[in-house]
Amino acid sequence: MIGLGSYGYTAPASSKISGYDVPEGVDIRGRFDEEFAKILTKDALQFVVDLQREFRNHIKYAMECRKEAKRQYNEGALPGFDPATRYIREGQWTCAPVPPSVADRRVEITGPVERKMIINALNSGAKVFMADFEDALSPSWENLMRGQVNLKDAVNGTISFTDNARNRVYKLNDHTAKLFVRPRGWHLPEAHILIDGEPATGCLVDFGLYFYHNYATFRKTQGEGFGPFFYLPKMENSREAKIWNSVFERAEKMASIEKGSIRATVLIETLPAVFQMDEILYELRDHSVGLNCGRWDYIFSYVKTFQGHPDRLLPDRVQVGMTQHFMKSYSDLLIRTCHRRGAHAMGGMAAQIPIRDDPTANEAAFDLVRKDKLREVKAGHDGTWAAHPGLIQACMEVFTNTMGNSPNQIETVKRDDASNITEDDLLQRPRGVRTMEGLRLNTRVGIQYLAAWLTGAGSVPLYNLMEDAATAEISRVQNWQWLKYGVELDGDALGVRVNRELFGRVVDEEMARIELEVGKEKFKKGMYKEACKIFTRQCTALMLDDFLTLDAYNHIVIYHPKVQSKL
Ligand SMILES: CC(=O)SCCNC(=O)CCNC(=O)[C@H](O)C(C)(C)COP(=O)(O)OP(=O)(O)OC[C@H]1O[C@@H](n2cnc3c(N)ncnc32)[C@H](O)[C@@H]1OP(=O)(O)O
Ligand SMILES: O=CC(=O)O
Ligand SMILES: [Mg+2]
Repeated sequence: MIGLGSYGYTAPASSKISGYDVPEGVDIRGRFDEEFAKILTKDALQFVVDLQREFRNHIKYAMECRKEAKRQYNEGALPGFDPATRYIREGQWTCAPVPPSVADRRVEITGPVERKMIINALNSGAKVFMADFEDALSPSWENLMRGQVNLKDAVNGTISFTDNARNRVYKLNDHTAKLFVRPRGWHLPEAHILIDGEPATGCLVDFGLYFYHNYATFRKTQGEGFGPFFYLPKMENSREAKIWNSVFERAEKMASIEKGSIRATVLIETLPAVFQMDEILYELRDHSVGLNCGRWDYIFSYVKTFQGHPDRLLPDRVQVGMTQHFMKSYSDLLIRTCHRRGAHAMGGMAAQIPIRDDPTANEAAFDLVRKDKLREVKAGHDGTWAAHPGLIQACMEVFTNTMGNSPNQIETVKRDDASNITEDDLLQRPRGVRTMEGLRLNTRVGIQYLAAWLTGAGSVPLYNLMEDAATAEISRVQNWQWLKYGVELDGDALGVRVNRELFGRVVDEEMARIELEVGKEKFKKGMYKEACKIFTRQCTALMLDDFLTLDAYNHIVIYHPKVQSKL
């Protein structure tokens, strides 16, 4: 095995040397596995190749536009509504009607595409399961390919899992949640699949392989003639939604299914995208099934967008909740926009998870989740997210108490009062204090999350909260921001400023604390030191890295030799 190498390689015409039977121009550098070969069939790969060739220049252009927007924000510009698309915002149009099979989405569970979790999630009693190749998954070759195998078995209804240690067999119930799949964001490459000498676009691999193998069965067994269903992450502009729309049309054509069969919910989880919600729905209007408040990435994006604005520093991460004015405005405007266009307005994820060994803390966590869900349903959201099967019933009760038997609130809660939400409302500075404990917690959480991610776990419980790539990003960029601008910490009235020396001390002390908490053995065997190095570099970098996982990805790419040694 070798680590990430140079991409300057041209694949031979139709070749079998990697073990996989690949179309022309494709080189697979990931490990060969008989199970993976059933996913990486020549036809399925050809579909991915066709998508890549047709859309790569559009994707490159969209990523260049992100860079240009960043340059402008860094020079002091603020994101805002685009005057050029006023006609879309003011026009009278609606999205295609909601497919009956997913009219009621009041509680959705999310989780990585891991075998046991897929079964547990589908059996959880939630209306929808969002199977995640994104925030909740560390995108190693093994995780991605096993994820595809697992999803295919899930759609076929044959998925099972045996836990030998607990002598337990997992199978699907008769009634299961409807499946949505979230591919990676546009920015992430798939380094194990080279197409015409370049890494494939991660999300086209996730989408293309899943769609190819599952569309027919899914439409029969789950979608009542519609589907498959998707969640689309981290977009910044409607031009990116337009690419997805074209990808869907291309897929529908390949499958000879009706235009508008594929449906997707777009996460509004970047600050620039909140000013593009109508435009995003408009681009996807034949394929849309709503928008979702991806609150954690949204907070991350607030810091990232304002990386050049020292007057917009975030308070401690725990204080940036949905009741902050800018967050409430975002949720209210999202509901108003979706309902005006006849689409679902989905809520987001409360980070609390059940706490098994402390009933009082557990009750407090459930109270926070209930409060968050009550706020969402009263505001007009049509559904919400839960991170753990243990939370489904509580979330369901809160939504049902308000919504009764209606499948959603699209027609009943229009929120026209939110039509006067302004750019200032959406950008208002969050309030709160910045403390030494905030800096310490960010550091402790960021390093432990990254250590887990490097060993294949993309979502983990830390200090009784769910942590994933989006929440870890907040820890990283907040530390970076505080260091960059040398913020004065509140709390002790000593005027302590965050600088490299202080941060270095915090890192050393928090690493010692992590070692104490996880134990010497686990600490030694784990990837804590590597994680610390990556996290520290990113927090102290002169220029903010766009994504934590882009740099970290280089550490999980494993190329396998093409030909087995004969020695
Ligand atoms: C910002 C965002 O993007 S949010 C969306 C992305 N993030 C996520 O999806 C996070 C989803 N949640 C999780 O990954 C998990 O709940 C974690 C990692 C936070 C905690 O998981 P665990 O430590 O396994 O929790 P715990 O030990 O309490 O699990 C109890 C059981 O519930 C299962 N479980 C926990 N969470 C989930 C889930 N989301 N889906 C399905 N099953 C789950 C466990 O597998 C376990 O099953 P078992 O009893 O059959 O062995
Ligand atoms: O993907 C969801 C988020 O909150 O980020
Ligand atoms: Mg997210």
